[in-house]
Amino acid sequence: MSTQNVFHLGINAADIEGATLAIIPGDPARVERIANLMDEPKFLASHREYTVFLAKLDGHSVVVCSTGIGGPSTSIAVEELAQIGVRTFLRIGTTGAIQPHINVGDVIVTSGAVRLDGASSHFAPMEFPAVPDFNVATAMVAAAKASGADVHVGVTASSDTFYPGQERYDTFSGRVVKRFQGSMAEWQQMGVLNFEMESATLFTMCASQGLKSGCVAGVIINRTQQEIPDESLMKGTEHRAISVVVDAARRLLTE
Ligand SMILES: O=P(O)(O)O[C@H]1O[C@H](CO)[C@@H](O)[C@H]1O
Ligand SMILES: O=c1cc[nH]c(=O)[nH]1
Repeated sequence: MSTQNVFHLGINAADIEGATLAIIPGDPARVERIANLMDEPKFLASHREYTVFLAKLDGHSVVVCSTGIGGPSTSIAVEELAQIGVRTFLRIGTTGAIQPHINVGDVIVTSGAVRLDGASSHFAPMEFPAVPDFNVATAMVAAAKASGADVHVGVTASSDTFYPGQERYDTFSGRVVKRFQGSMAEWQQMGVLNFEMESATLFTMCASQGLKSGCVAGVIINRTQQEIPDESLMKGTEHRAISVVVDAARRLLTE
């Protein structure tokens, strides 16, 4: 078992005690909260946007590692975790819904991602689909339904940028490059459920390299109604999505 640390995460194969599954939130502050829902949570390392804990779930080791925001940093976390033995990656994020029937507090499981990122094309050409592993997505849907949340399963637009790529005009310049003007309406017409920023890279790099991944997210805003989320609703939503991803991990480890 190698004790040589990987480049960025500051951990090695021995540290993760045989874990083959990782839960990967974007936000480093979410890592400890996730680990605390499992047994024996243990801090491993914190460098840049990457905070890493190890915990046990029904006796299985599980890594919890933040990815930071966006595809490039996500690709580093996933690559380095794969180097030390992780094969299944469960992303838990927050998200902005773009369909009017989706409410703040609902849970979205992504069945495919629109590749509005750059990093995914470093792993596979644009013709390659950004799709989750079927079993991972199924476990996430089952866990989300069991939580009592309203669950939506569908396509997510996964953008490199939070502002222009998600067609936000409440910015410093108020300007959105032509490519994205009207894009939100188009995604809505195509039935796309939501915006987030990592699933396109995660799914493409995993599906094209024999790794498994999925993405579940708590809805913190509905873009058809507002642009700034309500802080108090955000906390409850994040907690629900965290419980769902831990339950999905349990289902996958014990199936
Ligand atoms: O809450 P996380 O997991 O960071 O996910 C979402 O929140 C960030 C943007 O605010 C992006 O990372 C987006 O994908
Ligand atoms: O609107 C949103 C909310 C969370 N995360 C995103 O990427 N977009």
